[in-house]
Order: sequence, then C-alpha cells, then structure tokens
Amino acid sequence: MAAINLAVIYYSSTGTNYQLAKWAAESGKEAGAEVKVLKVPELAPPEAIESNAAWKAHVEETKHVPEVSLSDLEWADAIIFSVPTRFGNVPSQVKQFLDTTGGLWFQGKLVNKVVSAMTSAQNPHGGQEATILALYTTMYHWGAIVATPGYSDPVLYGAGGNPYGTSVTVDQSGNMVEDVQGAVKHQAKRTVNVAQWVKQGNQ
Ligand SMILES: Cc1cc2nc3c(=O)[nH]c(=O)nc-3n(C[C@H](O)[C@H](O)[C@H](O)COP(=O)(O)O)c2cc1C
Repeated sequence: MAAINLAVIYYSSTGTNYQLAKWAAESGKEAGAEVKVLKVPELAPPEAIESNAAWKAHVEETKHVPEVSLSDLEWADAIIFSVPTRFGNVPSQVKQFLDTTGGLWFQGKLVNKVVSAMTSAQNPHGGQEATILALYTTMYHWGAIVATPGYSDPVLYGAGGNPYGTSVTVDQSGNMVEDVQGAVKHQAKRTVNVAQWVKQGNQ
C-alpha cells in the first residue's frame, strides 16, 4: 500500500469540529496514514472570544494545536476538513485560509489531492449539506478528488445519512445530538483508501 500523508484541517469555536477532527485523525492512523491535525488560524478579535465562555475555553484547550500552513497542503496526499456552518457557508476564517492557496493552485500543486469534509450546525437542517458543498466548490477548482462517503457503509444511516460528508447537530449546551463517531471514522478510512488508490495509480 502507498504511504499516505493525511492533513486533518479544522476550524472550531466551541470544540465540536475539533472532536470530529480528532476522531478522523485516529481513524487515519489506524488506516496506516501519517497524520497531522491542524487548526485554521483564528481571525476573530480577542473581545469576541472573551465574551463567550465556551469559545474562550476552547481556544485555551487547543493552544498546542499547530496552525495550518501552505506547506501542510503540499505535504498532504489526503485532506479532511471539519468546519462548522456559518449560515450554510464556511466560516470566514476558513475562507481566508482557502484564499491564501492561490499560489499553490496556480502552480498545480493541489491537483489530485484527495479531499473530504465534515461539518456541524445547531439545527438538524441548519445548513450541513450546503456548508460541505460550499467547501467542495473550492476543491473542484483545485482539481482535487472529492471523496464523499455517499452511502458506502451502514454506519452512515445512524449518523443522519449525509452523503456529502459527516455532519452533526450541536444542542444549546454544545453537545452532539447524533452519534457520528463511527461515520467519521468510516469517512476518514475511506479517504485514506481512496488516496492510496490514487497514489498507487500515479506511481
Ligand atoms: C455566525 C454564525 C452563524 C451560524 N449559522 C448557523 C445556521 O445558519 N444554522 C445553524 O443551525 N447553526 C448555525 N450556527 C451554529 C454553529 O454552526 C455551531 O455553533 C457550530 O456548528 C458548533 O461547532 P464548533 O463547536 O466546532 O464551533 C452559526 C454560528 C455562528 C457563530
């Protein structure tokens, strides 16, 4: 099997997408990949973070997590994104990071990256599918290979059956409503497997 470098890139204000990213990383390692968990740099002003206890606590908790850089994208054969919805779209922090990839894109260095995405929202129909599709639009422009879970495993039905990527509802207390751990792990394993097929085909 080809050795795969997997970057799990997330943005999270209150921890949900960090947890999804950690589950994806565990599964990626189990599938034999070299894994990095990387956070998208925060753009919000300190006053905004200070005003929200959960956000502040999460920023403290993840101080040790490295911020993603363009060299991580070059390094990766496979990339899993996990980002919360912002009105059915990606957070501005994520858009800002994506907009820094223009140079790599221009040089063709993002072509054939195998990518997959996960998300969360406060409501069951709060924009999960739209958020993942919004992210995938950029991936199509990269020339990346989007590896969706579809309905490739029964575990996906119990997690809400989002074929574009695992998504979870977060209640008012910040707890995940659906049990999505199995779906995340399946999605990550599948992403690594697809990357192996692509890399072997290119060797
Ligand atoms: C500016 C903003 C817009 C949001 N828009 C929506 C929305 O349209 N629908 C929804 O269900 N949740 C919405 N949310 C809730 C977030 O998606 C939710 O807090 C997030 O998924 C939690 O993930 P995290 O713990 O990783 O930060 C919004 C949150 C913010 C701050």
